[in-house]
Amino acid sequence: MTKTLTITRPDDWHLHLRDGDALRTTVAHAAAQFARAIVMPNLRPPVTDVGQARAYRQRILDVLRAQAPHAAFEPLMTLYLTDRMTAATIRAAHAEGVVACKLYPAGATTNSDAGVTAMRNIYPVLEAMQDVGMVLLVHGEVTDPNIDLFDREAVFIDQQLIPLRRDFPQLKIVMEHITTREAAQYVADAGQYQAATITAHHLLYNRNALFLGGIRPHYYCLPVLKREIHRQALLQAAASGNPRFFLGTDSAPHAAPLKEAAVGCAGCYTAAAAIELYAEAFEQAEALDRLEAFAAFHGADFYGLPRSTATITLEKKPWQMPQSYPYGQTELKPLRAGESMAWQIAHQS
Ligand SMILES: NC(=O)N[C@@H](CC(=O)O)C(=O)O
Ligand SMILES: [Zn+2]
Ligand SMILES: [Zn+2]
Repeated sequence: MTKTLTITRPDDWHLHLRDGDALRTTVAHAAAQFARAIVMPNLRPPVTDVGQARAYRQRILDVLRAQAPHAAFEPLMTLYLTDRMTAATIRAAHAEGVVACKLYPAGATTNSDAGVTAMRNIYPVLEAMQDVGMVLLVHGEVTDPNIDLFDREAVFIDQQLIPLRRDFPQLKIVMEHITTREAAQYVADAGQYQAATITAHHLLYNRNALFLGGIRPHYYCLPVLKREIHRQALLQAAASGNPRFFLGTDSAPHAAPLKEAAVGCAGCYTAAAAIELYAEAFEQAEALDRLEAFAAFHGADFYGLPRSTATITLEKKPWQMPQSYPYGQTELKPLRAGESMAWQIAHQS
């Protein structure tokens, strides 16, 4: 008998869809898995105002309609915070249905050069967000080159997040793609307005994966994979049932030649089989019964959105991840390319 698991259709609370031709690949994958996704705004140029967010959402929906006219996937839009963001834009965005804003410390990650250079610069904006109940999403790493790369998340918590939380006690903050025991601990202790997303790759891999038999660019993302003790802490947090931890793939596609390069881009592509990877992680933690809440309830509850009502069924049946997917004029290599996967989404009969 094949083992099966039926759960409420999950949501992805941190996803990169990119733009243009890339959408044909990324939107199809996301819509096959998720009811909704928080769409990251780190395009070039970044999505910094309501008009851009509205136009980007329409481009996503146009691709979706062309591919799958009846698909029920809903992109949830976000704005990219810069030093020049205004409280007026926040209020306009909120009125338009933008649910969150993303804080990239300038220089911290892919397309973050237009990001915020000092937290003080956006205090009026954060005040407005707290006021209207908009969620602040944070790439939580310091950018100081003197801080060891593996310590940048933990230092960010001490230097930036703790003071921010003190100054905005009721601002909903999601610490994105947490990678350390320190972050899991901080979030668990920080009260009802603080949450975190956890990726599938940080639940399944430690930093050894980056160097297995040679350098492996498709396992390189930011924040970078950490030691096994941190992976264990993340698994424990995800499987704990604590509603302030939820699913965010951070699926971040880059054309294969840009990753397989002397200076390779950061980002792992997992959206083609994300829930299958999470199922593997939760099975490893002996917590498959907690996957549904992590994947479909906690995020919606934190954002104050209704839970989705559709379901998906997963089957424990091995299959092989494709070597690559078409991606505009080039190709995209998913995490696990060519390797075995334990779970699959059952096709509706
Ligand atoms: N996670 C990554 O390594 N990369 C993301 C940016 C981000 O989420 O930090 C990307 O946009 O490529
Ligand atoms: Zn990030
Ligand atoms: Zn991301």
